[in-house]
Amino acid sequence: MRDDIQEILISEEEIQKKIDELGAQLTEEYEGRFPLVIGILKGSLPFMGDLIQKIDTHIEFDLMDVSSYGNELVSSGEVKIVKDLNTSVEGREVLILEDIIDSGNTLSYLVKLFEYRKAKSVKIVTLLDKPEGRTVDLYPDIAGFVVPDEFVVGYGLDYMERYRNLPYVGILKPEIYQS
Ligand SMILES: O=P(O)(O)OC[C@H]1O[C@H](OP(=O)(O)OP(=O)(O)O)[C@H](O)[C@@H]1O
Ligand SMILES: Nc1nc2[nH]cnc2c(=O)[nH]1
Repeated sequence: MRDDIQEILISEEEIQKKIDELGAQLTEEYEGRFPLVIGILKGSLPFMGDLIQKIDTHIEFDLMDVSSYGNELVSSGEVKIVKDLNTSVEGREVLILEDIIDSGNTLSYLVKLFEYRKAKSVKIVTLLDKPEGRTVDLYPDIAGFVVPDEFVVGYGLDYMERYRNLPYVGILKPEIYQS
């Protein structure tokens, strides 16, 4: 699988160090507030799994599955709810966990949805931010790493459902997209 990768952008060690830092920051910020931490499937699963263990205060977590890319490299712009939350966000301090913000369509949709559902507050933590991809005005509250305008894979991020299980983030060799 490593043969398919042209360049490792963020190593496993760098990701884990960042998660330790984010965990400490969120512990301080949410101490005593019992936030509802919402992981956006499928991409955020590894990030969420690692990060919640580093938040050293009570949290509740839930998962929502939304998709706007299908098997494409560019967002369709239409966000589909594949699986909704089991928990009501009304009156809750919501913390959305994402693997990447690119066009901003997914998060922009979710922030509006949770506000409409009367969340008390909505904050966004993303592992990766790709500001050059943005087509809507959307800024994360916390971003782990800024990435260039390239299609990245690994640590939750896929190409045709592959590569999500890589422990690092990298750029695929162009021949993988072309074949
Ligand atoms: O800022 P955007 O352009 O909206 O892109 C970000 C979204 O794209 C990816 O999800 P995708 O729709 O590919 O679903 P997946 O997580 O199941 O792979 C990623 O996990 C984010 O949710
Ligand atoms: N795998 C992957 N999914 C994305 N969704 C939005 N941007 C990206 C990206 O760069 N890589």
